[in-house]
Amino acid sequence: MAPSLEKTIYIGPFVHSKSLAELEICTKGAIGVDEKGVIAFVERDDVEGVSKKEGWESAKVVEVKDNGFFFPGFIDTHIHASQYPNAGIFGKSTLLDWLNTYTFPLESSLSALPRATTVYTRAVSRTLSHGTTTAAYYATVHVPATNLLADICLAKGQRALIGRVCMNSTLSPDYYRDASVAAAIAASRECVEYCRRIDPSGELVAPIITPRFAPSCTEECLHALGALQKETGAYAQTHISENAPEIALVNELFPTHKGYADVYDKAGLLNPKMILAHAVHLTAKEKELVAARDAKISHCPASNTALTSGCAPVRDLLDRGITVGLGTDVSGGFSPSILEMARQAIWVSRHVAMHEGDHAKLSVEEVLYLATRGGAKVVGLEEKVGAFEVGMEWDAQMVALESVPEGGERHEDGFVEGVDVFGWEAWEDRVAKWLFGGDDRCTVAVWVRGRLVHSTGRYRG
Ligand SMILES: Nc1nc2[nH]cnc2c(=O)[nH]1
Ligand SMILES: [Zn+2]
Repeated sequence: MAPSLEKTIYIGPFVHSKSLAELEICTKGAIGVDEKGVIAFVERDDVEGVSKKEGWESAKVVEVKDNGFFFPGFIDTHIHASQYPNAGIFGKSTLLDWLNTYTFPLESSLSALPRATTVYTRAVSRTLSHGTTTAAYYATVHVPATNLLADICLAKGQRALIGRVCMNSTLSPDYYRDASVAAAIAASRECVEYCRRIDPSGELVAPIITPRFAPSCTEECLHALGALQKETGAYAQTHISENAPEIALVNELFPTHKGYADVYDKAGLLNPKMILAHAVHLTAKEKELVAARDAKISHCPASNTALTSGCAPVRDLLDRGITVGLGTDVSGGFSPSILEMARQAIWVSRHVAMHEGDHAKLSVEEVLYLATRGGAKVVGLEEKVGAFEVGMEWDAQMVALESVPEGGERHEDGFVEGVDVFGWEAWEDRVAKWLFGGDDRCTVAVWVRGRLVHSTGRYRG
């Protein structure tokens, strides 16, 4: 049950995606959000008269100032909350040595609940402060710590898919591995049941079945996880085709399969509720299979660059009708910000374009779509979040940009957001300046289902 909120009218400019290619920029809007956090009306003309027209005269009013606008909350479709302490620590490693050197030791240490509490509290607070209202999380193999992540998301009010990581293969280190298929399934089932117990409606927190990736799991384990997904109706997430040595390893480990995607397909895991991270090097046939199964892809540009995994062919994936969202992939990725990922997605697309032509380039509008509506489709929430439409829930962020008045003086109270607005920019240019120059200092307030879940000193609600 959502807590009962005050009816609120959010007044000011708002920006959201209408489609992959098109943003709506409404420079004078009023969005009414009811006691359940659901958008009751979106007014684009008569902002002054809206409360009377709607019979909402006693509603609370929240106004955007400082050249700001309301924007839908970001969706992070792939993030390892357990790896947050390592964000920025990767040296010159690539995937397989990075896992052994940096990642498994850290994840294994989260068996200690005090440590897990510190890490997960910080990870959730930090992503909220960057405007992430929904996240598909990987935790670790540990059941109590994974359940703790679910508790923290629920308490802080972030929408989250909570994944207990499965890894039973002997390629996983002996200090950090599921003891058997039966143990992996029993532990995963415990986490599914726990999430469903603490949030029976699944409105905020839901479980996600999480085979780490094919090299970490035996075929039997993957099949059992496919069956568990079917039985529970839960989402699933894993990694696919991230770098060349990993793909070679999968071909070696699963020689009778027709490639990486086929390993998941044969296990019953390639389906519309599967989120595949990376998909950098899928073959044409694999892309066809992913499209045919309607599995979703999380594009993680910062991670793919940091670990020198490759440049994901996002335009090609989109042209094939595959649903794509953005993922930070902390700590393969160094940043918990989806705004940063949107920027990085643009850079990666330009590197692809340098080899394959301009068609590969992603636009500002397109990456902001991937960050919101695209991500919502990836996690199955496209009817509820990702845009401002009547009937959707108020998962939103208030963005403030600094206004520099004539004479070039800053605000007297030291407002120091990274984006200078001179006043003559067209609105689409302001949005582009936010995308390329903005950061969490611009995110002054964040709501999930109408509940204020983060705010800074700039917010006067
Ligand atoms: N980026 C990334 N790829 C993986 N493949 C298997 N595990 C991981 C992980 O933790 N991060
Ligand atoms: Zn990952």
